[in-house]
Amino acid sequence: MATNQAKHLIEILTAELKQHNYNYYVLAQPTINDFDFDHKLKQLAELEKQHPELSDPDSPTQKVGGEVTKEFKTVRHRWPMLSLGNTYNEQELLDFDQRVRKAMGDNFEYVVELKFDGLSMSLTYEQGKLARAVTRGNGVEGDDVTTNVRTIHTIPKKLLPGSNYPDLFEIRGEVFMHRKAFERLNNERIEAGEVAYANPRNFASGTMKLQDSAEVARRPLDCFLYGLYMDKSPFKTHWESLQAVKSWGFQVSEHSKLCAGITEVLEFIKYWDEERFNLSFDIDGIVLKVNSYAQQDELGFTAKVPRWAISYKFKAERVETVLQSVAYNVGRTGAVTPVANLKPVLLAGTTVKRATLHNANEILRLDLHEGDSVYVEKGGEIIPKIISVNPDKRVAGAQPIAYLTNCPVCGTALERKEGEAAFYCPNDEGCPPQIVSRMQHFVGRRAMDIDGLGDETIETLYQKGFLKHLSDIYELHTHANELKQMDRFGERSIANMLAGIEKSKEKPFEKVLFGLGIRYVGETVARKLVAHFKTLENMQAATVEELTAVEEIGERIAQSLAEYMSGEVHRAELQKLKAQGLQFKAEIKEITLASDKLEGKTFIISGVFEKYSRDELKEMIEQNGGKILSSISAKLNYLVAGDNMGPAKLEKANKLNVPIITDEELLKMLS
Ligand SMILES: NC(=O)c1ccc[n+]([C@@H]2O[C@H](COP(=O)([O-])OP(=O)(O)OC[C@H]3O[C@@H](n4cnc5c(N)ncnc54)[C@H](O)[C@@H]3O)[C@@H](O)[C@H]2O)c1
Ligand SMILES: [Zn+2]
Repeated sequence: MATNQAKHLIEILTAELKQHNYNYYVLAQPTINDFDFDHKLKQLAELEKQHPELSDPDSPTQKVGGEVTKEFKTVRHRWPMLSLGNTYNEQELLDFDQRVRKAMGDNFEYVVELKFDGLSMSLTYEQGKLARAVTRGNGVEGDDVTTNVRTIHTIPKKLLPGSNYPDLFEIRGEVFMHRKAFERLNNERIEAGEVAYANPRNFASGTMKLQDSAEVARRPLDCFLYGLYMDKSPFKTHWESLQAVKSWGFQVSEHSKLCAGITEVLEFIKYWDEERFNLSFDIDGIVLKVNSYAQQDELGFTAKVPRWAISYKFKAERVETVLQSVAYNVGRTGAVTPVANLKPVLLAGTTVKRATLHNANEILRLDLHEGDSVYVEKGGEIIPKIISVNPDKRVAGAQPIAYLTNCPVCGTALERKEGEAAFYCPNDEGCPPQIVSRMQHFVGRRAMDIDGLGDETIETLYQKGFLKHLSDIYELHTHANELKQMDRFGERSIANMLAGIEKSKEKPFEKVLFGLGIRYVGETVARKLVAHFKTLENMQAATVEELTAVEEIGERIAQSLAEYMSGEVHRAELQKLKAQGLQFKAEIKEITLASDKLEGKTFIISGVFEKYSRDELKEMIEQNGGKILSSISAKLNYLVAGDNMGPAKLEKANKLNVPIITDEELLKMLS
């Protein structure tokens, strides 16, 4: 290829790969799959090899793909955090083994490990205590996410006493989310109308970037450790160090294995290629590492990867089958989601009959036609995805799949909001699946948690005309005699249900608010809103601007809430629920032992705190007679500072000599 042609191609590939790196590492929302990404990267490496005159130290082939962000403190790694070379077939692995053999002779061992699909984390321990947790970032510098990492239960904050750990060391591992947790949390997001994550890796990675560690704590993450770094290690091999860190209290995967040679490695791969589906978390391959530290040192590194380790990546299993029809579900918020019904086919050990299509855009992207032959893959989700269509097998004259224009249940014309992917059935007060699932949501465990009123009962009571609005639930007691006539209810179960309903009136305002099922108002948002506004009346009176001023409430949530609160049917319904005795006022929390201890003192709260949200701290201060100011001035008495506070604020406070205190010091002032 001529140099100018190669140059052009290199530029295109570079720009494209940089964008994909950004989507993957920074946004945690990649737009192509790993296999295709790696293929492009190899293409670029090949071109650069043929044209060394065009080599660029800034090329994606030369650098770790991530970045540091502005939201966290940047920390330089003591030992660079590199990537791993990857292979997709046995031959490339044998080539790697040959290279090692050439340099080392025949006398070496491998450790093989699962390649956990999450994000890598560097943990530093000082005197047995977790001092710092830093992301890989660009490999040289990363984000200080210590507060977030502290919420992970399996990462020890303190090591086992007497376990002989060194005074200072760094340990690296992979932070990830179990598939079950992913599905539960992702479904909550979908229900609340938030953007769903494609797989557990993206969810874990997106979670680590949050500023609110209380929210991080609500999303269960886990971590396996796989690499010890220290000056003058007392260990001679990687394997030895893994056994040692286990005894200090770290979680090390039980599936790592010491192998005498490449044959055993290949057996390990073959085993896990199938067995991986039985794990509770995703792995995307296996990693093999030369065991001896001395040999690792001898082999060394390239700019981007160690020469003593490599990964073998599993290809996502893909099958071809036929699209039989597209069905549409109407959810609680009226969102209509298309689902593909497929000719049943075996994929990764299970029979697949359906695949998600997400929304109308996805149908367009696939250019899906009736009876198309489609490629289906299983990613992190249990429900598989259609990756693409096989155009060669399209039936002549097949019609493109036309999206519904009307609700498949109630017939109302569907609507789509500007900038949103989903179509909605706007008939929220009359569309049966919306009414039923809204009520099921309301009585569900995470909202009003009403015993004795399950999903099926709701369905039946709706069919029989007893339930249409949420407030009807609290009128059921007036129908007790009629209910007894229905054959599915016994006297005991009715009494049980009515008692459960009565008891639910004690549920706090935030549960009620979440239970209403307002679009985008999930559990966290409900909690924040209640902490800020305290009463339903305040919330109803708030303008969109006032709503967006609340911590973590964006335009989209504010619009949706304001719209809900101004709806006439909703207002009447809320009035009824209030009259029926439900809670629409914030509870006074126990920690806020109201006093006048802070009388006359002024405060500003900034940064993120491990135990409290800013609103909670604000409440504590106000409950004890203190006042919150809006900007730093010489009049300010205290700046309560958490992690990741803006440097400008800090500088100003220092300049004006304002005392800077921690949340703990604030609590001491109250005790
Ligand atoms: N689809 C996209 O848009 C896109 C974009 C960028 C990168 N990627 C993918 O990401 C990968 C490159 O990313 P990378 O640089 O993070 O490398 P990598 O994921 O291929 O390998 C390195 C990482 O593996 C992890 N790891 C898991 N288990 C391990 C173990 N037992 N021992 C050591 N490390 C372990 C570590 O986090 C380490 O940083 C490629 O496979 C690429 O396909 C995809
Ligand atoms: Zn409808």
